[in-house]
Amino acid sequence: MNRLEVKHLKKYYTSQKAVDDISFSLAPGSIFGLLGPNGAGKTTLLRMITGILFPDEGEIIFDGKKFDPDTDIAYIGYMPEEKGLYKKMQIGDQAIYLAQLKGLSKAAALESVKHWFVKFEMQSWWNKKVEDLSKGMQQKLQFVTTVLNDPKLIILDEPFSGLDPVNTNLIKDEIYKLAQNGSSIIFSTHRMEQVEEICDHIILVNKGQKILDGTVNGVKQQFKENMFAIGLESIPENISTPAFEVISNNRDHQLLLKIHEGYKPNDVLHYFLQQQVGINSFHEILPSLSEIFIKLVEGTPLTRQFQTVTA
Ligand SMILES: Nc1ncnc2c1ncn2[C@@H]1O[C@H](COP(=O)(O)OP(=O)(O)OP(=O)(O)O)[C@@H](O)[C@H]1O
Repeated sequence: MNRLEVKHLKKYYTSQKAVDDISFSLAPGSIFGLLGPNGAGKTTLLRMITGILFPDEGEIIFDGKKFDPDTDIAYIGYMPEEKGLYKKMQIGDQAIYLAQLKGLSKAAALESVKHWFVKFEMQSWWNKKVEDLSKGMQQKLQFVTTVLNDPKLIILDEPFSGLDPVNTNLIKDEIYKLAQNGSSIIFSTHRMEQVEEICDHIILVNKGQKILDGTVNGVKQQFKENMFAIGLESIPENISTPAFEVISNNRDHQLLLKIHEGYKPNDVLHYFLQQQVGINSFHEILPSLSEIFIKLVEGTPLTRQFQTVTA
């Protein structure tokens, strides 16, 4: 059974189709990347999944049942991009309060907060106020308050913004552990290299519509362009063959090749062996998610506007 199913979701503002018929599903334990350019509709979509906004049309199924924000919100952890912590409240009390809001008893909330504060070495923050923390420290606290009640669905909007590499790794490792324990994670970011590293599945949204849906590897395979890198002992002066073309000649005797339609990687190896050139390495170059993203969304207008009818 899927953890979440989003079916034909729509949210229209006066002049914008912010979310325009989006469907996808999310399995338990999956780390799911929600990608899209600025204004694509990601935040609007996440706000519907977290019960902050009601959809105009469509359906959300959470754990096999129609999503009920009043009760299901206790099983969802949402870390929005704009942080929602009380600046003046003491950090320990605030974390306990937020855990209780998610349905934990006072004792369970205290136990969970202590567990996470020890794990993330935050014990000395207990009596401080949020306004006394740096941006990165606030980000770390926000992550902890998002996962305190062990949610089934965790939604993280730019969770690493402002974090140093050590704290980024700390949170990354926790995301993997939470997923291994069955939580489903939706991860929204503009940092494509983080998506490649962390997510198993992605959807790409543009102008309110889903334009790509698949596993990270599946999407890369779908957009591959028969590019290969080959390391040679020496580069022959003239390379002429119908099997491939040389795209670039990198340092360290590495060539980037594009194999032509109808030819195979073996034809490349065969060519250089025939030329009696030693081959040190040979591997396929798949496009990065960043390249795929740019290819699909570049040049498209920022938002999907209603057509204005002129008399
Ligand atoms: N309350 C609102 N009223 C009217 N239009 C809105 C409202 N909120 C968002 N929009 C519009 O809906 C579209 C989608 O916005 P949304 O915030 O969901 O995009 P996003 O993908 O989260 O963008 P970003 O990556 O910049 O955060 C945009 O065109 C935005 O201007």
